[in-house]
Amino acid sequence: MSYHVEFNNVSKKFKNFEAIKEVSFKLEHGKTYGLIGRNGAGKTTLLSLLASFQLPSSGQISVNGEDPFENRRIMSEINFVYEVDYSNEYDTVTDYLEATESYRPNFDQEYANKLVELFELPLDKPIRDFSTGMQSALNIILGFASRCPITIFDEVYLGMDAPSRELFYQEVIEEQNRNPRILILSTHLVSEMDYLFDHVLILNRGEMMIDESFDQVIQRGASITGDAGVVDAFAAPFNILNSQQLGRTKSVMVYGEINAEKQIEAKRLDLEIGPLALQDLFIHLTKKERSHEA
Ligand SMILES: Nc1ncnc2c1ncn2[C@@H]1O[C@H](COP(=O)(O)OP(=O)(O)OP(=O)(O)O)[C@@H](O)[C@H]1O
Repeated sequence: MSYHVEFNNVSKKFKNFEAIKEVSFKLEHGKTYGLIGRNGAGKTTLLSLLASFQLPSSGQISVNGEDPFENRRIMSEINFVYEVDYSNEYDTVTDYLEATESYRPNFDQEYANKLVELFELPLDKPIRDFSTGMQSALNIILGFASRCPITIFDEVYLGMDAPSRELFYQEVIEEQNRNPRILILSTHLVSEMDYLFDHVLILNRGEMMIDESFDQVIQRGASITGDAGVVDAFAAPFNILNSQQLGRTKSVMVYGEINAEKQIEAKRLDLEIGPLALQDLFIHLTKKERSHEA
């Protein structure tokens, strides 16, 4: 069954502090969403509202047209995967996966076992004795194998080393092909993960700053590469986000549209125009907001 989600003017207040401010957006079946925001932007709060861990202060959340809060059927279809404290978990992986199967209706035990092998988790150790990265891998296995139509990974990959994160990214692509669902990846590892996103949500100080497809987002600017002097002159009218130079070759990341006329000029000047890096846009947009307030 395919799921869709709608947030309509959702706010969340903690005493006098408004962590989420009148946020509206939609999530569609089969898409992988990158939820990006600086520390404290409100990512976990937003996701916990979707997972019905808490109620919004105002606004409406709907999952397939229904309010998910205390709705057992819908809640069993949403899997909010976050860093779990396993310090009292004496079970082994095998026992733990069996227990999970009993309350997740779509749980695929065979797939879970394959992932346990892929991430090389020990079968005989109690989970409390796992390393941080091994516990993160277990969370990821539970997230994938539960096959919930709405799966949320909230920064669960931070404890994993680079080769394990790479396995995770591969699995995101393969599993979205095999069993498409709404998949939300909340992350700070923007440059490493951006290729996984179909759609980008940038949350800044509780407000939804960007809600666009990945392709739309990276059209907001460009990278310009070529001879340093020529690049400097060409990029001068633009807002420069980042620049790198190696010998005479310079590459700058600019914010703003390179129109058809500029594209022709770039070609004539032997400059290479490429897509914007999402990470540079993220840093730029969230920084700019701060300088406005200063
Ligand atoms: N239960 C709570 N009571 C009071 N303030 C809270 C509560 N939960 C979250 N906040 C505040 O809401 C803001 C957003 O927190 P949240 O954890 O959602 O941010 P985040 O984007 O997930 O951050 P990070 O990337 O650092 O994990 C923070 O200022 C935080 O202190």
